[in-house]
Amino acid sequence: MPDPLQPDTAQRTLTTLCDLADRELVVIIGWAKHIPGFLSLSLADQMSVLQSVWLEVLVLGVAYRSIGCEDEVVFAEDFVLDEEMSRVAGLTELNAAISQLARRFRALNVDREEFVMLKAIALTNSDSVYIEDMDAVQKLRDLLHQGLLELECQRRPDDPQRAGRLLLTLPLLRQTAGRALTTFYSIKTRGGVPMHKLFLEMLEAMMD
Ligand SMILES: CC(=O)c1ccc(Oc2ccc(O)c(C(C)(C)C)c2)cc1
Repeated sequence: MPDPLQPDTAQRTLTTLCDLADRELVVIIGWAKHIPGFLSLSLADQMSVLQSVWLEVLVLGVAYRSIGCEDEVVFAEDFVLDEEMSRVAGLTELNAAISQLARRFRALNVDREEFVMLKAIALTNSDSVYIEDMDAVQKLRDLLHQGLLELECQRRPDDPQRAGRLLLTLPLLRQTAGRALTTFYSIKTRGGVPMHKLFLEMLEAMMD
């Protein structure tokens, strides 16, 4: 929750959001280790993968949480930004992009199992030039892709195109993460919003 001692300003909103993003970053690093095969990658490749797609994984989570809200972005259950709050915080474009992704998920009626599979696939869908063993990452991606196909085959045998339709949301996910990166970088350049060390390191890694 925002710091009640700070005046209700754009800076307080952005400071709260930066704290949240930093905490989410710690969570997804821990979560990635539970994906079957991720720890089999070299430590260097684990870092390269995470440094290149962490923003997509965060965006996917916020878009999924926002599925039930027409024009609001659910950053957390107790921190929802409507259009006015987004405007005040200078996040109109970013939140409009996240809402567009949420609409795609709503139209597909994406459920929790599909969301988790998509998140794992997004994590392994890295195109980082720093990955040393791309075959190993590709094998992990193929394994998770097969997992999604089997999930849909068991649950929706009458809809053979569903897995493909879910995967076709990944280009919009990458585009939205790029929009987030631009937003973060302009806020960082403007200054005045405290950012945590890990968040800054991961932000810098994406700019490499
Ligand atoms: C550095 C900075 O200026 C910044 C501004 C807004 C912000 O809000 C967010 C909070 C959680 C979160 O998951 C996301 C994304 C979904 C966009 C990753 C954004 C985070 C950082």
